[in-house]
Amino acid sequence: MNNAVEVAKGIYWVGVNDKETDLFEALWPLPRGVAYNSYLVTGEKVALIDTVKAFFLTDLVSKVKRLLGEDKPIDYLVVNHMEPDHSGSIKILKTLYPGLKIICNGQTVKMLENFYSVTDDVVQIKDGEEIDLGGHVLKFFLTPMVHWPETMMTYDKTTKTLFSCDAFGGFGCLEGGIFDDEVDMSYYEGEILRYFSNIVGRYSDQVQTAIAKLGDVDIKIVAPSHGPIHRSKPEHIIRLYDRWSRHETECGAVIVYGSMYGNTAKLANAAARELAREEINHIIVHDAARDHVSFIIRDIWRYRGLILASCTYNTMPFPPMADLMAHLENKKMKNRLIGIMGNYTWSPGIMKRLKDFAQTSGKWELLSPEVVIQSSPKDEDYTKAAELGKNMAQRLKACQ
Ligand SMILES: Cc1cc2nc3c(=O)[nH]c(=O)nc-3n(C[C@H](O)[C@H](O)[C@H](O)COP(=O)(O)O)c2cc1C
Repeated sequence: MNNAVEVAKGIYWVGVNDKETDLFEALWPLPRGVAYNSYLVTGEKVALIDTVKAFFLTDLVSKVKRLLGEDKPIDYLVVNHMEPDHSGSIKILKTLYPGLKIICNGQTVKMLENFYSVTDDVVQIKDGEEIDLGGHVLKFFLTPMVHWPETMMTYDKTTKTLFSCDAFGGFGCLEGGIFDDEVDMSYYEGEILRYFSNIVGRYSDQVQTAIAKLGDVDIKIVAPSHGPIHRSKPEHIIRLYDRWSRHETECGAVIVYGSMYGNTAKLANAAARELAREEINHIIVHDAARDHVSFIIRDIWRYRGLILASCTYNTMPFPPMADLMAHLENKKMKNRLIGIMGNYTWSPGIMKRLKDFAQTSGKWELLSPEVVIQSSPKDEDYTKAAELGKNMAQRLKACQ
């Protein structure tokens, strides 16, 4: 999109779409790109809320100039977050607009210096402080660790728009539609959960603190720094975030297998079949070697049940499975049911590693039986895998 889009009276989306980056944070695949949402708040003074990745600054500035005219300056830059996908253009922007004042909190000041050697015209605000632009009043809410220590949100009291930074945002470019009522939200909600679970979810306690802090704020529009702007149902995305960060789950199961020659996969499929026979309708089976870990983590965050089935590789779980387990250990997920299945040929240590993971990774409940096979599943192994599936199904039905 070439032009700014009005979000509310006097507020404009001047963000950009990035289809050049394949991996967000050099980790997370972007099948439909990602948007960096900047917003221009035009009162008597003009404030820009966050910038974009440096490569895309020209795109942002041309939108601003088309809107304001060639010569009218931006007075303030509000820095909600210092991750370079939002802060990357600060240094160049400052040379384009020499009078630009940078509004940020105490945690941000040192980061501005460390990342960009920017120390001039930095205005430090406190939690709850306001700035009157003339026609718009911006209020700042410090929300540390949603997703970095300096992260904050900015609220326009006049239009009741919350610039929520990374919270409530997700992957996917904004192509044509930029509002929740203009796009296919079933796609974007999946990508918002993938963003949350992989990037923000570890800090769920801090998300809860932020949501509580915003409890009395009248929010008409949620304008995140990635993904669609929520104007038709702002309360819906806040409620979803609240549920996800409380570790509330849906009654379904994710089964992940790591299998080189298909034997361990057969066990996984036996458990999946039994879950279906027991009328669990939400079952997702992932091949850890082929499905990207970010999609697997997203689904695990969503559903209550998880079964890990791994073959042994050089005495350890299959590498993509070990990678998934390392990610999960970092996420601090709670309130899940877990089942484990292992396959070895000569060294039986895999079950100990899977069990250690199940018992220490979070507040997860380990279901029986633990299924261990040697090389290929026999009839009694299929029976045990089905038994695990059945036990999980019964526990899932109990939580419905
Ligand atoms: C490169 C490689 C390393 C392996 N390392 C071990 C091992 O350390 N211990 C073991 O018991 N089995 C090991 N195995 C054997 C596999 O665990 C065995 O083939 C198993 O049946 C594979 O299950 P799958 O058919 O699901 O791939 C290894 C196999 C391969 C190919």
